[in-house]
Amino acid sequence: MIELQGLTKTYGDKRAVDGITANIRPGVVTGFLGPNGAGKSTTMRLIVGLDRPASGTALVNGHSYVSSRAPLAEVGALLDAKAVDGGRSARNHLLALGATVGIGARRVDDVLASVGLSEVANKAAKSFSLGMGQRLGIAAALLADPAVLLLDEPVNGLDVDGVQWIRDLLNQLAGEGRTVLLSSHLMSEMQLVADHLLVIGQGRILADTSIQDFIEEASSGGAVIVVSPDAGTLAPLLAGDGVSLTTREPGRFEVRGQTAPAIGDIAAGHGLRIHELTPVTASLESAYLELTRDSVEFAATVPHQTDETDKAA
Ligand SMILES: Nc1ncnc2c1ncn2[C@@H]1O[C@H](COP(=O)(O)OP(=O)(O)OP(=O)(O)O)[C@@H](O)[C@H]1O
Repeated sequence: MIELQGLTKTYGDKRAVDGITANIRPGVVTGFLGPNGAGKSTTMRLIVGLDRPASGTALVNGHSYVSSRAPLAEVGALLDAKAVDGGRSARNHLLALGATVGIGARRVDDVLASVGLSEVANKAAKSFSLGMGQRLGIAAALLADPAVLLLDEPVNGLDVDGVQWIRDLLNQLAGEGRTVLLSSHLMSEMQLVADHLLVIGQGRILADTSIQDFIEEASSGGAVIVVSPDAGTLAPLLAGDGVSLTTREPGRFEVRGQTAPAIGDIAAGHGLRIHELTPVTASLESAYLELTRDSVEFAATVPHQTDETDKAA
């Protein structure tokens, strides 16, 4: 369990983390989302004591992590996969880490095998691709079998197999009762792997909810697709205050402002046939974009295309 209470970190005038209060529970994968610069990495650094908060607390298993007697066994963290002595082999890197807590060669070799790096175990880390470096970082996080895992962008650079592997691994680790907090900008991955979401924007919590509730909430008030051979009769019956109808093609239209059950009841009440009645569910990505729209600090715009007239001017 990770407990954040009024956690705040300032850099000069900037409040990178601004009064975050949340519990990150064991047994589930918690996805940590937010736009660039929202404060995710800073929060993770505060949790493991790499930064000091201006105010508030971050407790890991009931105490401050810096006071931990067995830090590697308590929290496995992947915060920067490049934070490795590039001249060292993967195996020596893990052996050196393990030596600080009495972990020997057998466990190191097991962990290397579990992340798929056995064959390159004796190669220098600087020769590793981005994905191999991520795997080594994950191996380091798992080395002492910690109860809490903090993974900052673990999927970054992994190939399709690697993504599938980490998805299964995280589910397994959470299933074993561990606390798993991971950040990622890949919404499709997050939707598949996370059970719970913590969304922040400009250092503040925007949502702390199950992924299911997050998507359902974003979908409510959404559209319902109706396919009916009796569309011409049904559509006028659905019209009313706050209801909008958009015809997509003959016999197929979209309704906003009426729920699928209400549309079904109206059709049944008039003996009209319905071939399809589908509420349009928001994706995690669309729900996230909607929530964070006002918190995006570094918004880019697509430059408008120069047409011939502009060029001539
Ligand atoms: N060491 C530092 N010195 C000054 N400002 C910092 C420092 N570290 C982070 N910041 C600022 O704090 C804010 C939060 O940064 P942080 O890296 O935590 O965001 P993030 O959510 O992890 O972003 P990203 O998704 O881009 O990795 C940003 O405005 C950043 O510029």
